Amino acid sequence: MASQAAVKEHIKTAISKAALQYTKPEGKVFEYGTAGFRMKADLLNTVIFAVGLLAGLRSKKLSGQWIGVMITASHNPAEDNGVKLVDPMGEMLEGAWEVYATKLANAPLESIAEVYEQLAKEIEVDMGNPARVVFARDTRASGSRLVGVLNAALTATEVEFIDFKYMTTPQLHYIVRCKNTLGTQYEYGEPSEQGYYEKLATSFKKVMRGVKVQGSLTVDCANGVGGPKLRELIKVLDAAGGLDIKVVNDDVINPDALNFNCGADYVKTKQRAPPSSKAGVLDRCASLDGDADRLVYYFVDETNTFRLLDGDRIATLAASFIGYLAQKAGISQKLNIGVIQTAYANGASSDYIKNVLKLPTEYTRTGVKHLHHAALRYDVGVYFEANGHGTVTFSENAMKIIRNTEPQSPAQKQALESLLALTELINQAVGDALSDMLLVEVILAHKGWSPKEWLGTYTDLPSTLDRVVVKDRSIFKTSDDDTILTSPAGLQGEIDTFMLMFNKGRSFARASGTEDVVRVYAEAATRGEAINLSKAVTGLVGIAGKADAQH
Ligand SMILES: CC(=O)N[C@H]1[C@@H](OP(=O)(O)O)O[C@H](CO)[C@@H](O)[C@@H]1O
Ligand SMILES: [Mg+2]
Repeated sequence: MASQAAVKEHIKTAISKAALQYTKPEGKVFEYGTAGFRMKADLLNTVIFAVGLLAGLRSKKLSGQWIGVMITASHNPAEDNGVKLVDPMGEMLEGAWEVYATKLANAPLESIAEVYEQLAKEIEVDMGNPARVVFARDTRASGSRLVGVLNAALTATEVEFIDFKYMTTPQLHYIVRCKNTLGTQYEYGEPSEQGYYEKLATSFKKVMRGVKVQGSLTVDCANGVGGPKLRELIKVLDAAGGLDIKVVNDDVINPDALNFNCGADYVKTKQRAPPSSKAGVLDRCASLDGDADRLVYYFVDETNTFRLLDGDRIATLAASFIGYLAQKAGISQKLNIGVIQTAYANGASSDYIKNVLKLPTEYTRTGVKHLHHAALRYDVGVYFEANGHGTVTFSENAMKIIRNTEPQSPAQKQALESLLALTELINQAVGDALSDMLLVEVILAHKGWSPKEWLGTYTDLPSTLDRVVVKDRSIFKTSDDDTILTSPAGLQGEIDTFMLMFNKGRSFARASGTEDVVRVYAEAATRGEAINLSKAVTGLVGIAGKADAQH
């Protein structure tokens, strides 16, 4: 092992001095969860400070590669905030480091410099390496204070950093990947916000060759950072041939408006359009979440019924289109395409993937990092959570095949070019609502579909998603795919008995990784049955958790 420079004394002094400006909330234990740290914004100072320290260590450990820090609480209420780290290829922080993040965040401020030093030794970080960090935040009012804290940690540890101000989460992931691939054969793009828009617009124009988007798209931006960023994207898209987009819910001035009665999470969980929606019958609508990494579509049909096109629908649409292009390009035998879902995927979507698209499906635990890793095992990995968070990954092998296949006809040539442009349009680093939105628009234009035809591909089983407040959610432990409770003992058997009582009944309970609740999912052949199954299972969970079930 190479000799490692130690933490310098003056850095330790600077860390202690900077840390002591803040106060640790009493009795609070922090944990780096599915989506980083997330909580009421006024509790976050010391957590952000710890994350700043860790970001520098992570960069040093990886020989000075750029690491990202995103300050956001996504779809949570406006008074919350949070922070997550981004690894060099724009992926989520490596699992083992989540433990270090948790350790530093819980260290007493008086000894944080020592804990930092011990950690650097334990992880074998060469402190002589450079450290580089980029960061950004969403539009939450608490963001500027938290950026100040992050700045203090990075300054104390002499880390080189760039503040990208307001960005969507996927934009920051894009920047990180661009920064680390600049000048290499894997160059991902120009590491700037403008570079991001131009990459999207250029590839969009290429895939749109010969087809036209029908009608307009109304995009609800959850009154978050996606609003101003979508407006910037539209400017660049206009120059590239355009798309008729109506931006709504883009109020980033009123601090309470964020995610309030709007946004992707609201639409998905309430299964309704935002109350402010003025969309007419069959109008194409979409909603982003607070940091613009989730996307759902919807419309109102001729009978005035709300129709949701969620992450499962985007996954099936994308998989079918890529499969079609691969066939047209004559490379379908060489590419293995897989679709990754979680247990929250509607059963009808999984049946459609297996029986109609004839593609392999795989299930992982909840949380996009699990889906992302599984997707990387395929040449083309399509992954989406039902809530609209996901993307498509292309392996190096897939890129080689797409690039190196010699077309034998103009149609084959065009299919290969379209596939190549798709690999650029899709943000392969992470699920990205703006990129996913362009992907959906492209596919609908190619198929000549309105949302009605898209909905017609299969019929969702009616489903419900409920939350149960329990005394201690940690007693609810599940199997690897989230669907079977291994603890409390006996509970799964009771759930199974109820499932059998309903036609196409499927239900499971798991402890949330982001909220202090147990989630209960249920689906069945009819809405009434799904609701009754959910009532039965929430009741069982409530009794097991010695708390009342809450809807
Ligand atoms: C049912 C559901 O939508 N769960 C969400 C939610 O996780 P929970 O662990 O269920 O709280 O937040 C995660 C982070 O955003 C997201 O990855 C996940 O899909
Ligand atoms: Mg989000």
